[in-house]
Amino acid sequence: MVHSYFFRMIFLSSGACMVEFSFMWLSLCLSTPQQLVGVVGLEIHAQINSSTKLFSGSSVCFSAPPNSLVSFFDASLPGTLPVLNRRCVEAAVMTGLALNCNINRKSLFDRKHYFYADLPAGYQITQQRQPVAEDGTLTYSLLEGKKRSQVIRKNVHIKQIQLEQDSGKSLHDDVHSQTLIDLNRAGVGLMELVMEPDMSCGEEAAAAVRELQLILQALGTCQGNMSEGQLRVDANVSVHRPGEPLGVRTEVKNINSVRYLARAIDYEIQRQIGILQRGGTVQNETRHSLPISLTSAASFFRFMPEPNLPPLIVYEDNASLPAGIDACQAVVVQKIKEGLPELPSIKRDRLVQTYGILPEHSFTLVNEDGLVEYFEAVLMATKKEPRKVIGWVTNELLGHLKQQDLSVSQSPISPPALAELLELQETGHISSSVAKQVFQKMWRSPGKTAAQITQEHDLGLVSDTAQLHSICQKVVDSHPDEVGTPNILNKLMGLVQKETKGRADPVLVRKILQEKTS
Ligand SMILES: Nc1ncnc2c1ncn2[C@@H]1O[C@H](COP(=O)(O)OP(=O)(O)OP(=O)(O)O)[C@@H](O)[C@H]1O
Ligand SMILES: [Mg+2]
Ligand SMILES: [Mg+2]
Repeated sequence: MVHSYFFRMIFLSSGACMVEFSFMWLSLCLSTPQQLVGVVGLEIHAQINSSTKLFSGSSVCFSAPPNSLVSFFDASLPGTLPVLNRRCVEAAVMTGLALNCNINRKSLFDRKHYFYADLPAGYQITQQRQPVAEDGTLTYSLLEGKKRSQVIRKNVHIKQIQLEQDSGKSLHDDVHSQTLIDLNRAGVGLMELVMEPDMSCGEEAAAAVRELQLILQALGTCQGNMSEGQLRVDANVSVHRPGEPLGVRTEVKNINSVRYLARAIDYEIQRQIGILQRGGTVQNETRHSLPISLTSAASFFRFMPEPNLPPLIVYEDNASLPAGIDACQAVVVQKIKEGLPELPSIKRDRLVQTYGILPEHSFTLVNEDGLVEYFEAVLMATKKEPRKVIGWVTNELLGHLKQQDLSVSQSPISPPALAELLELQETGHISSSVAKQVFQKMWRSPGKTAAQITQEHDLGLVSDTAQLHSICQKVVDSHPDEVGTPNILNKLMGLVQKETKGRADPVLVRKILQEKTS
């Protein structure tokens, strides 16, 4: 008997890996010629962003009640036939184009057999012989150096992108010795991206997956939420000495956080190095938390052509459509190419070139959904230089957002409101330290403008010469011994600012203090 069960998994967050990995795993990415080094190849299952499944009209929704989104075809009732979802094909073609793949004008569907309760047909429809896209490249970057300002670009080859169905979900209830099945996910469209073993450590794999995640999100072909299983990674890991043939690989399946991916790979590399150094041999095995261990030998799966689906044909352009085929019903590569959005790497380069910001800032901007748009909206409303605005966006704003676990769209300070604050500083109405105080107060009282807060709390710049003269005199008089010592000016300036709570006009104060101490 099949029981229904809904199981919401809790996984580690997948955020901002670019910032976190560089140093921790750097040592594993480097080697001398005789050392054993890691070799990593990833298979990535990306859930296609479509409202319906790959071969049926059932809806796709992560949090629906168990077994509420299951058509007769999804449950493999006899006599039901697959109907290919054009949206899913378009998504795979678009992803292939963004990753510089060759798009096969004709691709084929196959059955891959395995027996498991969450796969009621006993086989999965996939593309083993001729996938929709092949032979592409993913370019990703590592940030290195003390200030993480050195951008190292790397490539990983994409062997193929294939369309396939997802399985259902099984949950093993040990207490009652039963398996609970939810078929809501059964038949959801996936793109499996198979990468060549071009990476060498967890940090590289994590950076590649993060870049892919950003690309898929920019394309809109996959939402890329790893904690909801929309992006699942199988990591194939081996070790060898450079120049020698690749070693035996093990596979860590179904990894659903970028952070865990890096850790799992580096742990596995170290484990294999340990085995070889002790004189042992690495076994070809699957190391994962799933209850079964599938062998990856192709013969095990008894692949066969899917008899219920004709070859999948895509067309180069409208001119190549055969007579009688409606352009709206066909997948036309040229049309998809024209609709490709700006990809993250292009966006970063544009930000660096247009605004003169540092590469590491362009990574921070692009990593955070909506932050580029926020930054550009602030720039539209202020005359302040982009290089001065960037720190406010990546430090003040992002810092506050992260602290409260908010997204950019939830920021209590809108781009025009921040621009107004920066204008007050730029035009000399408030000092830079006061600007930070005003920012905090704006954060806490949304709706209040920077000017209102400055006025209410009397934070305007003090530039009254007589008033500043008397404050400076007081400060100089209270430090008679130090006048004439090196760096005294900076110290006295600090004391004047303390006296005025950061409101004194720094240019005037410096001038007055110079006169008084010379
Ligand atoms: N020696 C190796 N070390 C590390 N990775 C490897 C090595 N050889 C192959 N790989 C990687 O293993 C993966 C093989 O994936 P592929 O989909 O072709 O087959 P599979 O793992 O046998 O099948 P399945 O899709 O059922 O998991 C690729 O990502 C490839 O880069
Ligand atoms: Mg595979
Ligand atoms: Mg595999």
